[in-house]
Amino acid sequence: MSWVLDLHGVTVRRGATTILDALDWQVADGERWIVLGPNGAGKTTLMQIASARMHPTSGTATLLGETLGRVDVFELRPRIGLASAALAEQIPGDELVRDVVVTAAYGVTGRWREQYEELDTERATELLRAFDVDALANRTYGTLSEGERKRVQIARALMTDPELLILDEPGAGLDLGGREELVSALAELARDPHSPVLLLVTHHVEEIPPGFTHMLLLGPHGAVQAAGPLEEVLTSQNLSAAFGLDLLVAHGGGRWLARAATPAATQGRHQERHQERSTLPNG
Ligand SMILES: Nc1ncnc2c1ncn2[C@@H]1O[C@H](COP(=O)(O)OP(=O)(O)OP(=O)(O)O)[C@@H](O)[C@H]1O
Repeated sequence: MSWVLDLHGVTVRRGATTILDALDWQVADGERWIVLGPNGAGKTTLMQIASARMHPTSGTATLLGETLGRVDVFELRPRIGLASAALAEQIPGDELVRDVVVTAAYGVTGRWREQYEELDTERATELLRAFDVDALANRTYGTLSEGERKRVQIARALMTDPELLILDEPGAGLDLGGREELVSALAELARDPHSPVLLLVTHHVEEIPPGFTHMLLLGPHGAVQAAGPLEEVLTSQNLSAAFGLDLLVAHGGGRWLARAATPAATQGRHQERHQERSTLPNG
């Protein structure tokens, strides 16, 4: 089988810290993956590798048939759409929304060329419409709400018609209405058979859009807790192990919920934090 993503023994070390530890992961065409795990589990680091922005310290990462270290990443990157907080920070606030999307075709932020191909402009308009932000095309990016910005960022990431689309925490900072609008836009994307393979990073099971098929659940230090079909992986037992907390998972109407099994379940976590603080020099 030819994989869209094929990682073997992927390890990332920074100094004495192991961020990802011998991670194996395969993603096939047509799949829609959720990547979930606690703070610091290594999700963003893993997405940096999956989007050809970082090489592993050891192990092999093959993306769209090309192995990192043996390919010109500048040729590979346009085939992979990425929306992340780090990329969003590079978008100038005074850029027109239409230009934020269309400039992705040229791998730049900030309008640098006066004449864009008409086809590119048409595609940008179509994408803005698909994410219900076409009415904002002539506004500057800096004037948009967080929810509107997130949808513009996803439209931008789709501009090059990528084979793989990576969304690193698109729900962060959204209110309930913004989150639900995003979930519904992503559910539509997931349902469309012409959509690229999707990887969606989140901390919250409530943000999993209907139509997502698989989950990679990371525990501390980038260890894989479980990986596979969503309904097999997202169990109370697996989620509790990944977060070190006694959690209950519920599923209904295509959506997911999680909460502490009992009020006492979080006590161990409070105690751990208290101990950490009291061992600090001024704790
Ligand atoms: N360049 C670096 N040098 C040292 N440590 C790093 C470096 N980059 C990341 N880390 C550490 O690696 C760990 C994983 O970071 P990463 O951002 O990938 O996690 P994450 O799962 O995306 O976290 P979050 O959910 O909080 O966004 C963190 O503990 C972070 O501090």
